[in-house]
Amino acid sequence: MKYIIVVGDGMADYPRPELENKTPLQYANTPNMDLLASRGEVGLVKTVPEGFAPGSDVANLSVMGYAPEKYYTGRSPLEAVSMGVDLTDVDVAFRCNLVTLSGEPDYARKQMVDYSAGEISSEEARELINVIESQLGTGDKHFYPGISYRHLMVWRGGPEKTALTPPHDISGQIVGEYLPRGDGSSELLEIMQQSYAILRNHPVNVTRVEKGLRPANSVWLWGQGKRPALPLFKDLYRLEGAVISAVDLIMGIGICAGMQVIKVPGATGNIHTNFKGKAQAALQALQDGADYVYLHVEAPDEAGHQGDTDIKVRAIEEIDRNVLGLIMDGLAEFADYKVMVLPDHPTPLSTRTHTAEPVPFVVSGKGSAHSSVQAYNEETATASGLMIPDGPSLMRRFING
Ligand SMILES: O=C(O)[C@@H](CO)OP(=O)(O)O
Repeated sequence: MKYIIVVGDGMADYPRPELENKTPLQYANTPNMDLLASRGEVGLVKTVPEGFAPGSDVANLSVMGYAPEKYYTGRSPLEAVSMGVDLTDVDVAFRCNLVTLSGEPDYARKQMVDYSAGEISSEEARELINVIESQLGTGDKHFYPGISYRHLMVWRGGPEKTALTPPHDISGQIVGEYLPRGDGSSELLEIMQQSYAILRNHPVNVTRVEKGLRPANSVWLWGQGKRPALPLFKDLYRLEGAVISAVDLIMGIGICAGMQVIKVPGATGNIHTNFKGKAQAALQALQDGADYVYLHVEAPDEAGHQGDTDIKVRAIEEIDRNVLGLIMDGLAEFADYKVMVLPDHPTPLSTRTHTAEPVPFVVSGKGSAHSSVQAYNEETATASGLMIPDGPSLMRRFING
């Protein structure tokens, strides 16, 4: 038996006036998701436990079968694992975004213009993070370049409980109310402020501005935590699994879970990603002996954060045609299989950030129940009346029947 889960990060949403009052999932042309729904079971699953912020870290842990209440230690340490940075017991890892802030002289009065610094390239970002390391790195604090705008700071003996805000939660807002608070906050703020002075006129940014691109003029620290420890996926669920994603968060969870991490050329974490390549890599992994693949696509989430309806609809259609379509064709060569499609959390276009509402899922394949619906979306999933209380319960139901 082979299992594939396709996650469209942040795919769930609310009805939109510009989409004939439909959600992007309802509006998009998704014949493959709808075919799965007509043959299988749809329902809702709660991926964000009470009391947790609806981050992709929490929600993906849950969907991957790991109760956040038990295993969550923060987002950045999971990314550190994927980046190959070993954390000791006393290290605290912080997500270090490269962001675009507006030009007001007082840091607190600046606006969060872009949490992604115009989706800066990894090459440009590496140069900037290396400068930050050379000027702000110390014996106990180090900066490591990652992918695009997503980087890492490790602080030996650093604070874990500081109140820090994800920059994608405050797009367009004045940052003053969202600066670090509590334990260690003055040092963290100092780093952010100093980074602005260092990065503002860096040649990489001068060139970006000349090209009409957004400068990566500050680092923004958030998502901190200590080294995670997850039981192996095969010990929990008796399957050899593989993970496919463009982002370090998901690859980090995969590594911690002892799953194979497959890197796909051209996987970018946005709408320009290699959708077909991900599907082909998933099928290849199953042919090569994996029992289970977790295939994650970041593009709809990015479109949600950017408030871009057209790109969100396009991302969903790409997932349907170029990921799911290929997977459904390829799975036909296996005797028995099961497919699930779902988002980790909603990233509504109206809020431009995540919400904690339950998300729609569809499961089809050997042994799946039948919901007798013709489409996969928020409305059909709600109407089904099926509510799974958490990700691990859904994983057990998916695997065991
Ligand atoms: O990686 C990130 O910084 C965020 C925003 O893109 O991702 P997500 O919304 O999936 O948490």
